[in-house]
Amino acid sequence: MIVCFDVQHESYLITSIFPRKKMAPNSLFPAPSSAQRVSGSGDGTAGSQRQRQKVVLQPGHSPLDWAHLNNTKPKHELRGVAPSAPPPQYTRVSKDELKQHKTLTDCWTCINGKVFNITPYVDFHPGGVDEIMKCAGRDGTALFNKYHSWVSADRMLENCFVGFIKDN
Ligand code: HEM
Repeated sequence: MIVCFDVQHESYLITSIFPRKKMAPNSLFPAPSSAQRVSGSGDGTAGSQRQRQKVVLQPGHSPLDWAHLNNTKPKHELRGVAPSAPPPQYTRVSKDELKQHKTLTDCWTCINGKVFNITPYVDFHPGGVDEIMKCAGRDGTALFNKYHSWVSADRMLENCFVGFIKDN
């Protein structure tokens, strides 16, 4: 590396003495083995990792639309409870009650001990309706973590929090 002081502009110029690596004209970018590729190989076949299952969401159902809905819709409506219902931290949900809510129009799931009303969210789910409905009316923690342990259900569904699951 060469460092020169440019008197005219009163700044330092940093020049690399290493020649820039030129890419062959027909080389692929990102490289076939790069993590920037959706599949692990460049030939369209599945790599060693599971291929991502992207679904086409209906117009108005992007993650930004979900954020907007959360900022505008009354919270009790997202929870699916009466405005006078006790706050979620005081509500306990039995496993039998959880099982009652397993349809597209009335759907609850439990993630890490917290029960969420996912009815308003299912159409916004980037992994698709069929996938998220696999956790309808039951504990979805294992499935949730299998597909995206990096996603925060607490944040995504914070206004849909119904209450804590009862131990028995
Ligand atoms: C119940 C609450 C759930 C929430 C809040 C949720 C949220 C999300 C979010 C935010 C993404 C996008 C992740 C990303 O692009 O990085 C996603 C993708 C996905 N979800 Fe879920 N999800 C839930 C449940 C489930 C369940 C139960 C399944 C499977 C049975 C599932 C399967 C998937 C799949 C396959 C994808 C696509 C993954 C990919 O892009 O590689 N999700 N979900």
